[in-house]
This record gives sequence, C-alpha cells and structure tokens, in this order.
Amino acid sequence: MITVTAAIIQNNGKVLAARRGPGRHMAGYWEFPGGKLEQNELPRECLKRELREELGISCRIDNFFCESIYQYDQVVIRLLAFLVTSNTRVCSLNDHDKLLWLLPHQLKRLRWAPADIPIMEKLLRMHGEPPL
Ligand SMILES: Nc1nc2c([nH]c(=O)n2[C@H]2C[C@H](O)[C@@H](COP(=O)(O)OP(=O)(O)OP(=O)(O)O)O2)c(=O)[nH]1
Ligand SMILES: [Mg+2]
Repeated sequence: MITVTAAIIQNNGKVLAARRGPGRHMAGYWEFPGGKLEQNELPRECLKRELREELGISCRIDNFFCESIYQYDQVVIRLLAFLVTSNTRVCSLNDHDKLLWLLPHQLKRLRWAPADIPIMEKLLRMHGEPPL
C-alpha cells in the first residue's frame, strides 16, 4: 500500500482541480495535487513539499479532511486529504497539464481518479451540494 497526500486547496471559495499530465499513472484524470509520502516524512511535510514541487506555491495546511483507500489494478493507494488555504491562484504546471479553480458544485463535471470520489462526495456534502 502506498500512502499519498492530497490537497483540497481553497482560495476565495474556489477549489483547485488538477489534471494528471500525459505518461503518468492515471494520466488525464483529475486529482487533488500531492504525492507519495517519503521515508521519515510526516504527511503535512510531504504535502508542503509536493505543492512546492508541483505547483510552485507555499500553502497553509489546515485540517485533515479524510482518508480514501482504493485498489487500482497494480497498487493500493491510501490517499490522505487535507484542507489547504492558498493566498494565490497563480500556480505553475510542473506535473499537470491543466489546472482549474472551480466552485464546489462545478467539480462534479470532471473525470476524477476513482480514489478521489469519496473525497469529492464529502466535499459536496460539506457545501450542501447534491452527491455525484
Ligand atoms: N496526488 C494525488 N495522487 C492521487 C490522487 N488520486 C489518486 O488516485 N492518486 C494516485 C495517482 C498515483 O498512482 C498515486 C501517487 O500520486 P502521485 O503520482 O501524485 O505521486 P508523486 O507526486 O509522488 O509522483 P512521482 O514522484 O511518483 O512521479 O496516487 C489525488 O487526488 N492526488
Ligand atoms: Mg503528485
């Protein structure tokens, strides 16, 4: 099982969705930015590092949001999602081929990685939106 951190990045009511770039596992699927936990790293440290590497931003990591465990064909992913506040919407595209800042109800129309579906559902519930 691989532990992966993921950031629900919020800026003035909008949430950042990122599309995984070509040539990677789950390319073309939308995700919450983040990545694999390294040895001797705490989840929050991992997320800070990943957001710096992937998006070039420095964020405030707020509360832990939820865990989602999903069995892909070759690997089991344990996603740890955190709420994150960003003071900018300007991000670089180092790992992704598209970024969108969307209102919670607009996130529904994207094709999310399967491991993200429970996270999305919880986010929609939190905002009083109907489920997927
Ligand atoms: N970051 C992230 N990964 C996700 C999400 N949903 C999901 O299924 N994954 C899967 C895709 C990958 O198989 C796995 C690891 O994520 P990753 O590719 O971002 O890891 P990483 O940034 O450390 O990348 P790398 O160094 O291995 O290239 O988690 C999500 O919302 N965010
Ligand atoms: Mg990543």
